[in-house]
Amino acid sequence: MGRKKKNRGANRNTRQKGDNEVTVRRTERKTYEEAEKKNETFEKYYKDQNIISDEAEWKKFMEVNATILPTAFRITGSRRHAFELRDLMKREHIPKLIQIQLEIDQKSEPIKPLLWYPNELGWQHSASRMTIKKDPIFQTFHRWLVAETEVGNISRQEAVSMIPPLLLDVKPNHWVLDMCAAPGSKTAQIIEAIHANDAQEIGIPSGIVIANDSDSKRSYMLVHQTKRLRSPCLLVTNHDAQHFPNIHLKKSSPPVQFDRILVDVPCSGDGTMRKNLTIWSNWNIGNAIGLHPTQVNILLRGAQLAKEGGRLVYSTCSLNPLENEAVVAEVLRRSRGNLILVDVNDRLPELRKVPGMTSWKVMSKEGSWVSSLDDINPKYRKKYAKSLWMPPDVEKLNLTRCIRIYPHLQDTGGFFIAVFEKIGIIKDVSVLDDTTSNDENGGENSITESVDNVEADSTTIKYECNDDVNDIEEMNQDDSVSTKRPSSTNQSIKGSHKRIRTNESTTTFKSNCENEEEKPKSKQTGEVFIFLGSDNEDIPLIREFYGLSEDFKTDQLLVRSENEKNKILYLVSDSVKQVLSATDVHKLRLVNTGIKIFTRQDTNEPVKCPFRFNAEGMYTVYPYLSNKRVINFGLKEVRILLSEPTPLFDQFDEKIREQLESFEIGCIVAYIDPSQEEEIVFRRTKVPIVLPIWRAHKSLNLLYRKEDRKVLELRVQSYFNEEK
Ligand SMILES: C[S@@+](CC[C@H](N)C(=O)[O-])C[C@H]1O[C@@H](n2cnc3c(N)ncnc32)[C@H](O)[C@@H]1O
Repeated sequence: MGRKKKNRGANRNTRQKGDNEVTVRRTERKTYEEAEKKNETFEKYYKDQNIISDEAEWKKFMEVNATILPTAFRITGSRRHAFELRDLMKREHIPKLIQIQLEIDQKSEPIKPLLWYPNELGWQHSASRMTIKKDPIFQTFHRWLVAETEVGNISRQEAVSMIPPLLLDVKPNHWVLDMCAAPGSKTAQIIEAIHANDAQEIGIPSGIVIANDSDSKRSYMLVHQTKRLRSPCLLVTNHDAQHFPNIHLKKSSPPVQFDRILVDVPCSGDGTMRKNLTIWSNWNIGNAIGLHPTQVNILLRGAQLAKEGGRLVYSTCSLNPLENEAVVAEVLRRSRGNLILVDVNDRLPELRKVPGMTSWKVMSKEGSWVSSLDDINPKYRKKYAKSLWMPPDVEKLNLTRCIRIYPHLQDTGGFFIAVFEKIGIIKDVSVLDDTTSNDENGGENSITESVDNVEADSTTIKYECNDDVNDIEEMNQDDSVSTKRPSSTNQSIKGSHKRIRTNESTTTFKSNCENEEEKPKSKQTGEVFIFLGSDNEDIPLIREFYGLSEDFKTDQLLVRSENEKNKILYLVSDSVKQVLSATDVHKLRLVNTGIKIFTRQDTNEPVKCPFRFNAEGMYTVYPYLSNKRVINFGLKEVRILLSEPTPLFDQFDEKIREQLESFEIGCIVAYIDPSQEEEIVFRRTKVPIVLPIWRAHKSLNLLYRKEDRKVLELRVQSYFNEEK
């Protein structure tokens, strides 16, 4: 959330182009409406590709493509009060917003739910920046949105980007790999699906989400984005997905195969033109041609890593058949019948889409249509994959099962999705015409380094993400468009191949973050992951003090620092522990895992147990606590807690005060069930609130960050508003 506006106002910008560094002068920042949105090559290319045959529809497509993208967001699904939040928004904000928007901004579409998104949890509005800035009702709504986003209750995400995780159909017991995950919008949705049953079931889901990205800076962004979801089932890694390593949980066991794999590849991103002006000015065919081999290789590696009967979803924010249908066709060919396209037409029935293309052409980088590789100057042939061209058996591949989404269909960005099921073992995808193999997996299930030995021109290829880092950061700013370069314009897929170090006797895993340059400043000390042993002396103390049930698995607690003994205890799920204990874990470049459950509190007061709860892990650990350190609060007490940093016991009613005094100094937990409030008659049941509090000598201290406090304040306030 830290990016400041001043960066975007800079009018000098240094751009890396091949080996030559050139300085380009940026024109004054223009709004999307003001900027010129024309690109003849783009228009000619897609017109000739016949992506839309009807003339009137083509016009509409071009027209909508040149308008600014609406803002979309999701109310996050797994959090227990998602429905409560949705209802509150519908009741308190939506009617006023619609009214105001109609009055001052008739051109824009009023805020509305995305019809195809389940349970009215996805929303979209196209109010202009002016409207949001000037109108007090919009400002209030925007502030609410930002506050809820900061604590992970709302996710800003492009509407089309919400589709792949829905079609991935993730269940709480699934092992899921998200191959190109940063900045993490779709990972967040997957995590929510893993936790979908949390409200009904006690315990940590048995599934796991491994979220990977080859760009180390972006993988830290991914950590930041997903942290808000507080899941012990998440493991973040940093690999080139083309060579994602095999993981053997035991020496003799076969490599882990995943139930679900998301392959949201780097792409040229011309589906993002409605928010990314650089696409209008820079569009060229070279990016798609250059990215195609990487896309094929990543999808193939995904296909190998999937379980038989498992599902893969391939997606791009590009309209280009060379990055879409051509990739799908090549991967189907190489999997030799062991991968099939799934017909998902009956899913999301309200979603307007068109079928995948069954015919396309290839344009050379020089701009002429070329019917085969033979038409390319032999000098440049190595830059073109054979698989760019339509295969002869294209009709048999069911490419119409792919999904294309065009901006004019429902006022979104452009997008492509293909859903696969793996129906047989994919032994060796390097067959047919490729020979080079990748040694990262010791030759096992090898894939080719590049498709058809094509040279990926990594200095010039650019890729885009529809949910880019800046996009998410802009949540806190305004809805202006991005004129930035893609944050990782070049395919930095080589990376440094540092490995984690494993110390088997103590289960210590050195993370890969030793490269000072690659690491954010705050993380410059090498991180380790050390599970607490059964003889750890702090555990019995914690169990006794809080009445922590034996069902809470303390062997899933770990520390991430060798120096500060048991300072912060993180919890991971059983499946994450299995992966961290795998025989070849040293091959994994770990970035992050675990949620904070206990922190050793520095205090001068005499305490029996210095370990306190963290807001991050509070809801996870709460079901395992006895009543020993739990106190029932009403909303009145919550208001006192929020009124100042350290309210005195005296500020509470006598009954509560007596209870507070009866606790020893240390952490306590306040349980609040708003539906039990006597003074307020709610129209709907409310979800309970659980708060970690430090009980000091004479006062209390709510152990919440500023952002969490703000949201709690809004929530409590909304209950009283509802009553009015
Ligand atoms: C389309 S974006 C992913 C967006 C992400 N799935 C989301 O929903 O937030 C593509 C990502 O792929 C990453 N990437 C590029 N080449 C890669 C590779 N060879 N292996 C893994 N990740 C790669 C980029 O760093 C970028 O973060």
